[in-house]
Amino acid sequence: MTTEPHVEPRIEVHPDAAALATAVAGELLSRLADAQAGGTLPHIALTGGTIAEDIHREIARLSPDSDVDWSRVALWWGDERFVAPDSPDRNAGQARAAFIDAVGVDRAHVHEMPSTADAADVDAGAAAYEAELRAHGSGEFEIVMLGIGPDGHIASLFPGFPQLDADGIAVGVTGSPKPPPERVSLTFPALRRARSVWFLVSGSGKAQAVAAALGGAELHDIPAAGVTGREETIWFLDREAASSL
Ligand SMILES: O=C1O[C@H](COP(=O)(O)O)[C@@H](O)[C@H](O)[C@H]1O
Repeated sequence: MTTEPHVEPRIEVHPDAAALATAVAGELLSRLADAQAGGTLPHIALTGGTIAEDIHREIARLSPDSDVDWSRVALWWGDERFVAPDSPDRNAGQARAAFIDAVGVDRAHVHEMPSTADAADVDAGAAAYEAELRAHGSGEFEIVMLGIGPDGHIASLFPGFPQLDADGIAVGVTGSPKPPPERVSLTFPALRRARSVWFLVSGSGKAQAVAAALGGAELHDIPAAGVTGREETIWFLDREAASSL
């Protein structure tokens, strides 16, 4: 019998969303610089969502004072909306506008999930992303960042949906309860391969989901309860998101 290592999560509570965004951006820049100093080209997975956008802007602001060489960072996504490439709903488009274009990441290292221009449907999009990840070591991410929804969803893994039991690397989603309905998501097994998993949560609307996830909810009810990093799991919260703990 194999025993999974149990990684006790660390919880960091910041006064508000702005402080949370500054703290996460600073921590990310320092982790990336450390990994590069150790000879690694770090692969990280980004998330979409409101707090992620604040964090991305803080990365752009703080980056010039960091030692990160952005030509040696690889960017992936935990999930993406399956829409046109220039749709404002694209998580990748938001990240490009907020920091990727500003800091100058090497385009060859920006691994966006397929859009409707790249794949016939969500399943083909998921298969293509899975192949891309396999070509780069199957996604042994240094850090996976995850926003969470008020319903406890992470990436595009929604409560009660069949994708929660998928065992590949990426999976297509249709009928998402949160628009847009068609998406591509990494699976639980893929997310759990990360060395570090960072949950990024702001606002009172997420407080119940945070408390349930940390309180040991079942992952089919609260998907955020289903992911830990191999070496580390950190919940970056603001005071409102932590208010039900
Ligand atoms: O749809 C999504 O929602 C979550 C959370 O977004 P938020 O706006 O409530 O912060 C996000 O993590 C995920 O990447 C995204 O596709």
